[in-house]
Amino acid sequence: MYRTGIMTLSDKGSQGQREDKSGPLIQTMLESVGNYDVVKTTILPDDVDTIKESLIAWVDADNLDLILTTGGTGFSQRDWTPEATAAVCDRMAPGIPEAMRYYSLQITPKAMLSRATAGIRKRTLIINLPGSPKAVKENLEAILPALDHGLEMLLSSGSADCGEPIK
Ligand SMILES: Nc1ncnc2c1ncn2[C@@H]1O[C@H](COP(=O)(O)OP(=O)(O)OP(=O)(O)O)[C@@H](O)[C@H]1O
Ligand SMILES: Nc1nc2c(c(=O)[nH]1)N[C@H]1C(S)=C(S)[C@@H](COP(=O)(O)O)O[C@H]1N2
Repeated sequence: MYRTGIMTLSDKGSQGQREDKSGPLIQTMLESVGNYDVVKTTILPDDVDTIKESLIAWVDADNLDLILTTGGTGFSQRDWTPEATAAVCDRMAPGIPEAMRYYSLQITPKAMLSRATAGIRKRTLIINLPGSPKAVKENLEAILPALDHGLEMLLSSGSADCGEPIK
């Protein structure tokens, strides 16, 4: 089971002005796959320092395997999730957002407006998803088929076998 955290980044959500539907949707989708154990969830405002501090704590103190963020990837003045993520990562994983946008652009041209990124801090994979529940579903759907193999590589001491067929 991959120890997973879900971080919702939304000014309205953090102030109780809107029900967070995206965080719970991520949890439901992951739990339906079976090998993800959601051990941490939070709703935070779109504040870059708060996001950085929380990501660092979930990696360095809580040793999560996977962190999924939702929200704050667009162009508005308060959208800084990708910058906070890149600032705390040791290595970036550009193929993950490339796959999300490739898949999503076949659904809506607005997919190009997500600046979502992904990267690795220590032994934790951090992935940004956009904010709306629709975007969460479509972006997560795009990456789930390869996600467990990525985590297997990240967490194994040797090399994971890339020849296994994707489930
Ligand atoms: N966590 C969420 N739960 C439910 N709906 C959301 C969530 N995040 C975004 N949405 C939906 O997607 C739309 C666009 O998201 P966006 O991130 O631009 O939200 P916002 O309301 O402008 O700002 P913020 O969520 O940061 O306060 C929102 O108007 C809302 O309908
Ligand atoms: N698959 C998919 N990706 C999507 C969308 C969507 O509806 N479906 N919405 C886009 C829109 S409208 C925006 S503004 C960006 C950024 O969203 P965020 O600011 O809520 O993170 O994600 C984009 N990615």
